[in-house]
Amino acid sequence: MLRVGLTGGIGAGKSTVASRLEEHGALLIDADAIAREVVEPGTPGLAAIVAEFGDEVLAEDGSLDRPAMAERVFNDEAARGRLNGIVHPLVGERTAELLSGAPEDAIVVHDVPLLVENHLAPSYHLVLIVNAPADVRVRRLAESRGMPEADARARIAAQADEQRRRAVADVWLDNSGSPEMVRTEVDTLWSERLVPFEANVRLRRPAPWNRELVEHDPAWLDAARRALDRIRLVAGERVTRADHIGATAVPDVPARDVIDLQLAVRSADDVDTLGPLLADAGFPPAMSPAPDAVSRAQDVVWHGGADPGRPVALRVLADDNPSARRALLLRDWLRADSDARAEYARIKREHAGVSGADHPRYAEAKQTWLNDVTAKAERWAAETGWTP
Ligand SMILES: CC(C)(COP(=O)(O)OP(=O)(O)OC[C@H]1O[C@@H](n2cnc3c(N)ncnc32)[C@H](O)[C@@H]1O)[C@@H](O)C(=O)NCCC(=O)NCCS
Ligand SMILES: Nc1ncnc2c1ncn2[C@@H]1O[C@H](COP(=O)(O)OP(=O)(O)OP(=O)(O)O)[C@@H](O)[C@H]1O
Repeated sequence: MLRVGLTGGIGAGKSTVASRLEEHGALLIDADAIAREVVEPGTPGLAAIVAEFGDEVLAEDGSLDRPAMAERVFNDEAARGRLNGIVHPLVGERTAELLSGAPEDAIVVHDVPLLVENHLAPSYHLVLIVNAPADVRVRRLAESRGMPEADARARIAAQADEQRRRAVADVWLDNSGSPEMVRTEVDTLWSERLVPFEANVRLRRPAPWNRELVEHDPAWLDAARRALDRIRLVAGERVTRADHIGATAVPDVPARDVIDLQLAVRSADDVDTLGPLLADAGFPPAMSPAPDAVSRAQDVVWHGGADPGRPVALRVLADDNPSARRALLLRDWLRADSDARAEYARIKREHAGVSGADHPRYAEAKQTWLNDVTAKAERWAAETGWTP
């Protein structure tokens, strides 16, 4: 099962995107719909709300008076917290029930308005954000639902801002244009990314690694952070540390578009136990990515990434493996020393130009250089008091 988290601010176009994904065959779980279901007349949810807020939040027919409740909570953070405290756990339980009944090969799209606010991003294989500027959203909500501008703005103020959404977005869908435009983007996302991603997770096979050397992309740091958040969630208390390592972690240096990650855990047993859990989270077992010394290091287990849109190479090892410290030392020394970075970049370009970045000769040249500079990096560590 592939779990896709779909979110965006009020009126951004989540329902528009969700219904297109459903047309393609996704199984939709709609948090707003569940939030209504768990407070229907006769439910313990509605009883809890009445106990907390009093009878005045009930309509004449005994159902929740939603406009009255909205008036109450969207201008009062404490009251909103109390309502969320009642409704969100009930929504969570019902969601877990629906997820457990989903077929093994389902692509589940979970439409959750408060995904960012409730820190849920790392629990999905992929987070999809739909966005449109606030003024556009306010206008659309007024036109389509007759929502007064002040009400729309109060809800926008109660939600995460664009920067927080960007930080967790694996895919950012701009819905400031026509509905047709965003639907076309969804079509491509479905066929080129979600369908193969689901198959890779189910069959426990990594997406292919890219071969060519490309210039440093600052987006690598964000992609690494998102992957590490997922890995930490899976590893739980077994994790000693989880890091972005390798060439993509160093500015100015060209690299293959594959994010190198390192997960250090308490013991060799933990490395084995984590294998299937990492695979379920979208990091299936993989071959060592290149025939170099780092890849060949003793007692390292390799995983890849199942997402065709984001190749990764994840090494999992016990925290007392000397190779863990070395990867961090080389990364931090290169980050600190611009001359060393320039030299490293030159070696990589020269050899990739001759043999291609997937050629053993390239890996060997790169590795020889890294071996040669280890003594320098160690001196730097001693002088600066560096510790991993
Ligand atoms: C306050 C309530 C009764 C207002 O009902 P109403 O029918 O007007 O709105 P509806 O539930 O359809 O929500 C519409 C949109 O409002 C926004 N919104 C709703 N609740 C919240 C909240 N607690 N915080 C921020 N935004 C919210 C979301 O963008 C949502 O998509 C209702 O929204 C509610 O019970 N909210 C608390 C539960 C919740 O957080 N639901 C959101 C997803 S779990
Ligand atoms: N690209 C677009 N151009 C014009 N109108 C749009 C576009 N996308 C969505 N809309 C309209 O804007 C309104 C809000 O869109 P939609 O319901 O998909 O947003 P939402 O994020 O699901 O909203 P909510 O947060 O309330 O659940 C709807 O009436 C929809 O038809």
